[in-house]
Amino acid sequence: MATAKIKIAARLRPRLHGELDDESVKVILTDDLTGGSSSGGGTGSVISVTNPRDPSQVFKFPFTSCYDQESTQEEIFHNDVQPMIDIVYSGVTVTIFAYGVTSSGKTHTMQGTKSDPGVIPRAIRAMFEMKSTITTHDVSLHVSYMEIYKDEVYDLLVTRENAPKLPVRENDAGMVFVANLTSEPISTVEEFDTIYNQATKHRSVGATNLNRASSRSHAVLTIETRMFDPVENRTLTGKINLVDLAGSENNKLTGNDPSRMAESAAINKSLSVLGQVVHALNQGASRIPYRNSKLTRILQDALGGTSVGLLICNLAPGIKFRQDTLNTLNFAVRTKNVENKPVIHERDNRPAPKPHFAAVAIQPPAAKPAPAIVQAISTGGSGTGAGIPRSRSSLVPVSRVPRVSMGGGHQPFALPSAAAAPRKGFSEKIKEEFSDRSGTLGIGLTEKEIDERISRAVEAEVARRLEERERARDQEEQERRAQEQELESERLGTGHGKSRSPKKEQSLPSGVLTPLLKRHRDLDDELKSRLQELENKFERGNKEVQLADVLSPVSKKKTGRAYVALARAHSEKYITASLGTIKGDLQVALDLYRKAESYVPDNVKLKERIIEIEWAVKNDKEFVPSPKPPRKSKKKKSKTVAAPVVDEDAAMDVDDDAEIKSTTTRRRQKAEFGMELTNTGMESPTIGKRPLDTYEGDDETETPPKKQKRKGKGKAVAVESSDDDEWVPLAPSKKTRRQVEA
Ligand SMILES: Nc1ncnc2c1ncn2[C@@H]1O[C@H](COP(=O)(O)OP(=O)(O)OP(=O)(O)O)[C@@H](O)[C@H]1O
Repeated sequence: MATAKIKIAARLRPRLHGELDDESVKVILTDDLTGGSSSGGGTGSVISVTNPRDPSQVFKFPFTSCYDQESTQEEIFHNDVQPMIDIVYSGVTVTIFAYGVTSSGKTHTMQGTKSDPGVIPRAIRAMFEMKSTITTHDVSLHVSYMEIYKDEVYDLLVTRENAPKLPVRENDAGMVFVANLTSEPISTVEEFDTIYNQATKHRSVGATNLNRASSRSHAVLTIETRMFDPVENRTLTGKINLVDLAGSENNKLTGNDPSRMAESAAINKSLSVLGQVVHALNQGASRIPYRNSKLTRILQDALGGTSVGLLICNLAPGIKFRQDTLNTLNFAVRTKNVENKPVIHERDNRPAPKPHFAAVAIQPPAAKPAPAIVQAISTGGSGTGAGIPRSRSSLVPVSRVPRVSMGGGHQPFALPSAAAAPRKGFSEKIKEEFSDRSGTLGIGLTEKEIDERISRAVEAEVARRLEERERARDQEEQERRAQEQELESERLGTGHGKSRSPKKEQSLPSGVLTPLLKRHRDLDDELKSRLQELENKFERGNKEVQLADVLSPVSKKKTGRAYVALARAHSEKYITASLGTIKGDLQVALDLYRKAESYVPDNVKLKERIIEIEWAVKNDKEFVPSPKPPRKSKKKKSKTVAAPVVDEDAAMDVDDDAEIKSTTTRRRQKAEFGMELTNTGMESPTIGKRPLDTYEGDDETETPPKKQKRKGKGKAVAVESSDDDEWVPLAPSKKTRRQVEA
């Protein structure tokens, strides 16, 4: 964002009656330096101060605007204040403050007298003059006036008795304001004069040894211009704050009584904080102590904020004030390095369009930077220094025709006839600043480029949302299908063999494993993750066969076993009592068996099972799993733990003979994956690892394999696996073996 430094003007007042003028403070004008004829306010002029301790030493303070004792109110106004009025009408806030030791001429400069009006009355007149030239906008002026007395804010537009202390607040945009401050509309200069003269009487003034009418408070007069454009339905709001600060006081000189001393302490404290704020800004400090006084809080926008600033340093002549003069000048030197970031305050009164998601990120800020101001402030008056006339021209090309600045389709003010002249209006300059040679809009982009960016952003956002919706739809579809499966299973379980949908897919329904996995808490982690992985693989395209091709034999067996476990669960009408609502689904079971088959394609028993279930599904028959074997007592179980297993599914999970390790028992060698003849529904009781397909709570009294082993006191040799990583199958029963052989 463009920045604008606070402009400094220094004014040395004339010697007052009875004052000794030892010429220790002097204004060296440019014409004196160059041999010209300027007598004040010239660019490159210098304030020189003789060192009080060493008269041979002279300190020089160069400022762009220096006014000597002969300077007039008109010169100051014309050179430094008038350009600010132009800026105000461009929708920017301007703050002009008079600073200096007590009796240095601040009030004289700002307020002046009836016969010699100062900045305030002149500024008001200029503003009304400018207002009268504007025909395309409805312009209204409002005045507010406050004082900060002993660090409290009072409204000067209400009588003192009715003036409560006003709170200083901050709005959402971070702008500080005084709550409940009166803002009076003014339509003529006379109206303003009446209000202002009345309000000035409310201001706290007291007599001191140095000033018969010394300001005991800081006064802030604000004139706000509201420019409504009926065509564009926009309002441009400019503001000028005219601040007459109370003067720093040396109580030895002022001879203050205790009551004055309290005022003086408050004045000095607030001015001290002002100095700290300026110092902090110069140092680039992370924390600026604005909040340490009401004065700095209220001037926050003028100090490192968004307004354009002019500091008028008032200096008193004579050795008596030399130290104060040096302090003032040092403050001025620090202040001139403070950078503000002026913005144009423009409000669009049209009803806000529904914000578009893609436009949010590229919405322009509410307040727009005013780059031309920077140029105006930084280049204004900083000429070569040669032959600078005493009455310089305005920093900003003075145009009585304000124009609403900014590109982006804003209608400028219409050019009124004569006043326009060939000069460019200030707002025109702003527009130029915003538009560089390539016709860009200040942010380095042409309108076309901005449009393109918007289009791209919209397209990307639409694509993203479509994708999101697509994903959500898929998810819903999966859930719906899973639910359907469940319902269908339920229906089949109770529906007496009603026909299945002929469209039933042959593949495993997407997402079907997920709920199972959630419920089968007894599956070991490895298998769970394997199933999850398979689930994911399935989602990606049902590539089990290919996957099986790349798996190691052991992995194949494990994966096959996992599928068989789940398939068996679904082949039952109700999976287990403990699982409550889970119903078996024959179609799902069939799909799972087929998956298993892709990992153990040579397993005969598995093939048989698939054929059986296919038949049941095809003929709408219920698949009757083998009944569970009668529960055995613990004692008996421990003895028979290695007994032939009648759980054909467990047997079906058994590895092929060829894959059985040579060290396993004969029974194991004879066991065969898929070796089943009947569906007993009984879990494999003696698997070395916890059976995959054993559902928790099915038989709470059943002893887990390891316990069985312990209880069997080493008798359960047959169930021991020589390889923990490999699931060791049980041997089929004699009956099973016979049938297989048959
Ligand atoms: N440029 C000037 N020309 C003539 N008289 C001036 C000028 N500046 C100041 N004075 C006079 O000097 C006296 C003190 O000025 P003023 O009250 O403006 O000082 P101040 O800085 O406002 O003091 P304080 O801080 O105490 O309010 C007044 O009598 C005023 O008329």
